[in-house]
Amino acid sequence: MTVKLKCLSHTPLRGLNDPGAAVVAEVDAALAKARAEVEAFDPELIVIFAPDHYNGLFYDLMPPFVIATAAESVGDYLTQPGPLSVAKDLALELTRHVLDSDVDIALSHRLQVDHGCTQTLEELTGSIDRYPVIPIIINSVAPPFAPYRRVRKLGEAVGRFIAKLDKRVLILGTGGLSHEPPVPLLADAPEAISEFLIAGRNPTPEARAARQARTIAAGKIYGTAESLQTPLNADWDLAFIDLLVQGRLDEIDEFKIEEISKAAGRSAHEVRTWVAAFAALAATGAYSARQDYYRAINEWIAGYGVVSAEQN
Ligand SMILES: O=C(O)/C=C/c1cccc(O)c1O
Ligand SMILES: [Fe+2]
Repeated sequence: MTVKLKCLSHTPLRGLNDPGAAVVAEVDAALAKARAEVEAFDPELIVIFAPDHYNGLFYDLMPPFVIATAAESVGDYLTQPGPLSVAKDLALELTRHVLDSDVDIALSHRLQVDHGCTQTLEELTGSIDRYPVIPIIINSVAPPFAPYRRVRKLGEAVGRFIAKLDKRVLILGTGGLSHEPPVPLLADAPEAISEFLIAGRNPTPEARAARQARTIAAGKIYGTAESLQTPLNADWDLAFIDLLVQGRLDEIDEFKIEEISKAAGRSAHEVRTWVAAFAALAATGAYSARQDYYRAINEWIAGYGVVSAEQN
């Protein structure tokens, strides 16, 4: 087994509400470098930890963690629609292994996934179906959340499974860092919104377009006095990246959900995918990690970071 890791932010506003050309070029360069490294590694399996944003998972049955044996991209924002190349049998084996490790996880034989999963696959591999993949969705957007220590345990269980495979495995985490897009909350939501959050699967093209327009409008004022959303927090982001790079994963067990929401925005919890990814890598042996890129980008509603790691 050889393992590499990449964790990066995603943003559906890429191409829809871009910052200045110099920043776009910087991010393009960071992504091109990451893509070249993935190409050279030529993974035989990708394990991707990703969030969902009320596209595949709703409060009619909201699981803390899900493994998919089959997954279809809904093609939200500018992402590619269609099926992912899910490694079905391995995904099922992994599910058994995680359950045997005392971590409860749901299983889906037909999961819809969104930009939270597919944008990173596209950016790092050129498409959503280039390599066999196991999608693992970690609820990071729809409270209440499982504690961070459970996310670390999930990652460790997945890592012990990967360690037994005779394969080149790329572990991905996607989302974060600090940010708060206008994703509604179920608590105190008006009837129409709560109906969407509970059972809003397969929205009409008009509903999807309206959602996209709302996100673009939020991006246009994000970080200004006009915006009601919690702003980006570069200090929080860089401290979190340092913690991962320095291998201080045990500190994550003390992370407090409400404190993170206040300091870094409600969607900062997408870093749960990074936590699981690093815990998985750490379970395969000692690692070295580096920060490849960071910038707080208001137009994209993203504390935007790229971090890489590999076994020593
Ligand atoms: O779910 C949506 O419609 C928007 C999600 C979003 C917006 C901005 C930054 C992100 O990382 C997002 O996931
Ligand atoms: Fe997201």
